[in-house]
Amino acid sequence: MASNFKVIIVGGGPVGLTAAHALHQAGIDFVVLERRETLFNDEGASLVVSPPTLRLMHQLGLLSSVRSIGADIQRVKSFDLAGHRFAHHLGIFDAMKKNHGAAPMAFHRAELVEAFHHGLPADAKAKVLTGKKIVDMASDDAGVRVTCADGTAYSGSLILGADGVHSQTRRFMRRLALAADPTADWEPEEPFPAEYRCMWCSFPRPGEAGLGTDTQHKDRSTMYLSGKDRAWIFLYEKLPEKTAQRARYTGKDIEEYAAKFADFPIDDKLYVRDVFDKSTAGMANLEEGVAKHWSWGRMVLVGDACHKVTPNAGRGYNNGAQDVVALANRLQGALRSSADGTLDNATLAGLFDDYQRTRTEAMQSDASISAHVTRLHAWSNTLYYIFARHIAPWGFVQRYIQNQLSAPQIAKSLILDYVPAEEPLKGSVPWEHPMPSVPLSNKV
Ligand SMILES: Cc1cc2nc3c(=O)[nH]c(=O)nc-3n(C[C@H](O)[C@H](O)[C@H](O)COP(=O)(O)OP(=O)(O)OC[C@H]3O[C@@H](n4cnc5c(N)ncnc54)[C@H](O)[C@@H]3O)c2cc1C
Repeated sequence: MASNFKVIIVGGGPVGLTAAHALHQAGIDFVVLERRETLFNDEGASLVVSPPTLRLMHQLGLLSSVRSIGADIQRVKSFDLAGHRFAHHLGIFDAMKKNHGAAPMAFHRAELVEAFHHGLPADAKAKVLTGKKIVDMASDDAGVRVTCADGTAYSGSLILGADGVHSQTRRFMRRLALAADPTADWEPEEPFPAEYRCMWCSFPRPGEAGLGTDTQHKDRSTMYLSGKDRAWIFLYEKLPEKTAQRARYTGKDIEEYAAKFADFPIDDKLYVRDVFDKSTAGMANLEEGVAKHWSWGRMVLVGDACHKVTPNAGRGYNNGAQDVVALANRLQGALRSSADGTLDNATLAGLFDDYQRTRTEAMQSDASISAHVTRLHAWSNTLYYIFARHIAPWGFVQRYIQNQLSAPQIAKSLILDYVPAEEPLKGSVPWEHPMPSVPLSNKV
């Protein structure tokens, strides 16, 4: 049955483009509307991708190309402010490699987004539009309509909000929900408070590839990571008070902030002052939280728009990719059994509730790990200090975390159930969702 269904993806970031690939594989029509003029702004940050996302990339035909631009994380060191190295793990992810067939891989964000775009076939690439800032949205029983700042408008069956932590889709959903029912229990427009902030920048790799370091200190900490050609620093600080107010930092703020960290060591003989590059720097408050509502009407959220974690543990994009899989599987399944290739509001509401329930459960553990890692590095209280400084440095603790805590979660990760592929990652822990081997009617 040919589908009359069209998804409007708001946001051409890593999650929006992952959604474009997943929908393309399902044969579901889509358009990506990205507000920026270019998709590959070199904004400095890295993205560390975990084994479940590497598996998904294999399904999307991207794994071999992205592997050539990434680096496995091999070694992790921890320092204090005086430069004393109190932890050194060579082969830090050996247990994960043994369990799941791969270690986490570090990428330059702009390069990864470019690889996602490059990997789309020409007809799908033509559906990714830039310079399309969404300024209005409507959703009713018949479909959706979005209006862009340049005056153009797009109609479809569903709005998929992949527009990040300050999501306009989330804002419009809230506005429309409250207009329909002023008593609806809806959270504030900016639902995620921040307790920490972070500045990041990138520069040519100064030493070995695949090195991660952290420098821990009370309420202030740094991380360093090296990829294939580039490396990155992340400078974290506890905010004077928790706030849900969106912060916008200027170039001057960034330079003053970086100056406070100039003497932080980032490796045995390397300091923040040696590598800081204001031309690639960005800075933001680190919001944390999981939204209460992930959908309304024919609008649904994925990625940072519906859950935001601190970046220390590298879980943000990886969870956004899992959202895309969970949602795409449900949409593809529902459209396959739809007689006329459409889905009504009631069907979508049931599908969205099921999607949110599944993903919220899975998110809890990663949100908690991310929050703990940030507070461990910032010695946020005595217990965190003792664990970070005296317990975590032991190799058996890292192996325990990977074998006992991470492995069961990673094994549960989702893959597209309509894209047959060879299993690319083989380890000793079986995947709960094996790669589909049969070409199940994979076009709706
Ligand atoms: C310093 C740092 C390091 C990180 N490291 C990692 C890591 O190692 N691993 C990991 O998994 N995660 C990491 N994260 C988190 C990760 O960056 C996010 O989880 C991820 O980028 C979320 O992707 P997204 O597509 O949902 O949102 P975004 O990346 O925010 O993209 C949203 C897109 O929507 C567009 N947009 C916004 N509003 C509109 C509008 N009105 N109209 C049209 N388009 C719009 C934006 O321009 C943007 O392109 C890190 C985050 C930071 C800050």
